[in-house]
Amino acid sequence: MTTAATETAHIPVIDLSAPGKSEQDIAKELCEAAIEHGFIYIRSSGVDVSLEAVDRAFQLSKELFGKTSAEEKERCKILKNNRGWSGIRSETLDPKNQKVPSRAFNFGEFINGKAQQVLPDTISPHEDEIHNFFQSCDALARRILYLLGIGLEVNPPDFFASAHLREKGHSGTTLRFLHYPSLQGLDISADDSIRAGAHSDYGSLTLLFRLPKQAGLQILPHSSSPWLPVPVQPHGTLSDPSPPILVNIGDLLSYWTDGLLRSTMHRVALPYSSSKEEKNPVGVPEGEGFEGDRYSIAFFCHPVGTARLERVPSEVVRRRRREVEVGDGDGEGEEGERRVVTADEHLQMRLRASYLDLYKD
Ligand SMILES: O=C(O)CCC(=O)C(=O)O
Ligand SMILES: [Fe+2]
Repeated sequence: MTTAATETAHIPVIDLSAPGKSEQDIAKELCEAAIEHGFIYIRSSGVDVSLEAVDRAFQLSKELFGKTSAEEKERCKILKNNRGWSGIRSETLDPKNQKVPSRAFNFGEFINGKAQQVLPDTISPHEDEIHNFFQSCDALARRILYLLGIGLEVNPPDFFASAHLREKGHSGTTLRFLHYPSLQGLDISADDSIRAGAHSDYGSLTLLFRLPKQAGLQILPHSSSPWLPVPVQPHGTLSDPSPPILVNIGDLLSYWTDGLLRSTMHRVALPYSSSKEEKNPVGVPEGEGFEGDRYSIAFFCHPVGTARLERVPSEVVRRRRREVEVGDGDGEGEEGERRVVTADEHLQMRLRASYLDLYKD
């Protein structure tokens, strides 16, 4: 008897340095993927973020989670500025009943190469390397933002990228090391299957780095579809020197574009049915599993805090809004009012909802 292959998310793989392809072509491909899926694999060529830098970041993450003492963790615990140690998405988990707590460490923006937070002794000697990694992630995110501006025919095309220029002021941009400890020896049931609860990301773009064979990430492509696993190394990338960087659209790009760019729900879960309404367990991509500790690194890119989240001046977005309005008949109109918030106001709303404990007084 043959078993059916696991169904996985159909996310396009895009090479930003593909020979023979124009910037325009690449921009269109990126936009189509961002509209349809909200997730895009960026082939790892080492041009934007060097492969050595990614390896090194994972090594530092392993040091951090493996060797930091309880006192150090307390000294660096997460504050209202969203920097430091925390549980992952603890708002959607039940910390008392959670057998496998997942952990994260958030680095906020650096100033003149210096972290603006207390770093544990395990990694403070490596501040320079972490800062350089942060900078290359930021540069790649801005390159993608610029291409999305071209693909959406935004006027000017650097509308998104320039809202992220660091010289314009501080932002909520965060580099996050994540650790999901090994499940070995634990009696795990379907009730413990969620390792990071379902959410969409709050920034504009997220870059996610994962390690080969480490399963867990799932997306909900549409509200009526089942959860689907997102392979670390999708078809056609197995012989690449490193897994592709997974990029996803966050809430701010979705808001800026009236929902045209999709901020897709995702979570990290074990392959069990996690709730009564989910009848079919989500599969595991071929070659991946849940042995050992799982590590991932997320770079959440945010615009400067003062950036106003008004509708982007884009022909593509305007055309699409007209189509929806004609279809619905009850749209709010071309120039319909909507309250403009700043990136900072939006971030504060989301942080309050995420870290209830920090904001309880
Ligand atoms: O660990 C992962 O694969 C994803 C984590 C994530 O989605 C997040 O921290 O926002
Ligand atoms: Fe996320």
